[in-house]
Amino acid sequence: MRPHFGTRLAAAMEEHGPLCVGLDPSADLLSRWGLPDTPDGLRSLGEAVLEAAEGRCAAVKPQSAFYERHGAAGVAVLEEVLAGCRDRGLLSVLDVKRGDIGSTMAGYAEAYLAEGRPLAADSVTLSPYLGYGSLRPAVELARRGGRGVWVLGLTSNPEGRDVQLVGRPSVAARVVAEVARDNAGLAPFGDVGLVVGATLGATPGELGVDVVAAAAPVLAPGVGAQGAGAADVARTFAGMTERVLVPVSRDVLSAGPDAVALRDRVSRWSEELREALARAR
Ligand SMILES: O=c1ccn([C@@H]2O[C@H](COP(=O)(O)O)[C@@H](O)[C@H]2O)c(=O)[nH]1
Repeated sequence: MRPHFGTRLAAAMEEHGPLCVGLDPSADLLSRWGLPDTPDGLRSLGEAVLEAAEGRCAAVKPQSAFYERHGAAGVAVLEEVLAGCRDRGLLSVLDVKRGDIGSTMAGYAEAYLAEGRPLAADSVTLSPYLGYGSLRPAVELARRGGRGVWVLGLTSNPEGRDVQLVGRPSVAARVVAEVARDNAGLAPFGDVGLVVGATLGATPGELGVDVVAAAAPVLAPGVGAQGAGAADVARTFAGMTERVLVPVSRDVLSAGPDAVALRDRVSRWSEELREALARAR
């Protein structure tokens, strides 16, 4: 039986640092790499990125949208990417942001979190806007299999605040309180993570959202192309930096297709983030 996801993630970050390489093979990126915008193009890019990521970061986050563009053939490549992560000892964060009524959520949970399913990942992103309770089938299935979920809390895009910071306590604060209940008693942190952008310009606490108390690992997008840097991550998550996993996609991928340049970019972000977060402890 696998240990719970928080333990697995903590071990991966201890060994490889907080970087999570993002895999967002957009048409634009494939063209910059001189690759066709086809399933074969997705496959070549994915193999090169996994090669560069292996042993240099804790996790890889494929963005499902860019694979789904190609229908069944694109999704088949996504399955290969997830298998490649398993083979190379990289934790996978499948970014699909699923959320639905409980009965349908059970179907999504089986697709992404059940042992042996072609799209099974180590962890998956979920949207709580049908109510946090509707995510229960995914939280439970993930937990039984040593996998994790990442629930949208305070997203990195500026529009997110119009929904997430409404009310007192805010929508985000209520979601985080539910996550805290699910993570109670789990150490070093829980298996229900939170997505909190590195672009907030404030700590979550300053926005009235107590992420520290939720014992949740934090997936902190917004670094690189969206404008945040390692110092922003350290400032935003001061006091909980040991649980922050930082996905960087476009900025890493823009270093390719040259394999050495790609590896160097992964190593540079890895060191920069590791040092900045260690300083903020
Ligand atoms: O709040 C969120 C949640 C998810 N994302 C996703 O992360 C990557 C970011 O890509 P970059 O190139 O590193 O900006 C992308 O897949 C988003 O869908 C996010 O940006 N913000």
